[in-house]
Amino acid sequence: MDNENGNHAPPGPGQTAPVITIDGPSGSGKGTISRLVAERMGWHYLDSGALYRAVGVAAGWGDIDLADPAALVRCTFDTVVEFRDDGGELRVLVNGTDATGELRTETAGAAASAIAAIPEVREALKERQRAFRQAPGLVADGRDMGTVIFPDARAKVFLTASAEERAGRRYKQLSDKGVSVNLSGLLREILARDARDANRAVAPLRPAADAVTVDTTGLGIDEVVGRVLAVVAQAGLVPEQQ
Ligand SMILES: Nc1ncnc2c1ncn2[C@@H]1O[C@H](COP(=O)(O)OP(=O)(O)OP(=O)(O)O)[C@@H](O)[C@H]1O
Ligand SMILES: Nc1ccn([C@H]2C[C@H](O)[C@@H](COP(=O)(O)O)O2)c(=O)n1
Repeated sequence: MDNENGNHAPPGPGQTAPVITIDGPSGSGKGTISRLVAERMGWHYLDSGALYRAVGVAAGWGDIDLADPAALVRCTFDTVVEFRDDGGELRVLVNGTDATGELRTETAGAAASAIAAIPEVREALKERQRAFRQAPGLVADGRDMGTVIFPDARAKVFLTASAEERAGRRYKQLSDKGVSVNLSGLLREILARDARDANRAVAPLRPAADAVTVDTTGLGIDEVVGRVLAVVAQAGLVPEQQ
């Protein structure tokens, strides 16, 4: 199978299991929507951003300079990431330590975004991501799921929303957790992350040529799930729970 980077990947175990990819910028709702779609399908779920965030967190723990690509590549190979289902809640262990909360911080997101621009880091994480492709199927969320990691996915969605709406969602998410935040600061962070993710040389954030773009500005979560499930149905995939 040739992907958009021109690499030739031989078929591996589980590679025939169907995949739905949900890519998009920060705060577009990829994680929320992917989890709900995976639940409806009765399929596995991959939060690919968590892998990049885990490397960012491990680099922080090891005092590794984000401007030292060689050390970051070594850190990527050395970092063990485990996903655990804790009564329906996904927990992420980094080198054996539960880092679920730390992974969701803006510091971890910004570190992940910087690290994700290093081609060798992306290469090192490729097979780890593809290993999630198991029967009965996989819903994968990220930036390059439809373009690079699973170019043969059965259904591809690109979720988007205005930067202002995404900043507003993040504001609410953090305020609900009791974190004191500033809306204009969040908007600046979102715009900076969009620019870094979309302008990097390798696997930039962009819709796959065969992706359906869903603009979620002004849409509620249930409405977005409905639209994504319509794309999934159009691809001939049937949810487990109707
Ligand atoms: N359509 C929607 N309407 C309102 N709020 C939404 C919608 N989709 C997601 N949210 C909320 O927005 C916040 C961010 O969503 P989520 O974490 O799923 O985004 P994301 O794209 O995965 O972000 P990131 O890439 O930074 O991890 C969450 O609090 C979520 O509940
Ligand atoms: N497939 C992916 C997933 C994530 N990244 C990078 C870029 C993001 O800014 C950062 C954090 O991701 P998030 O948890 O916000 O989805 O990780 C990427 O380059 N490719």
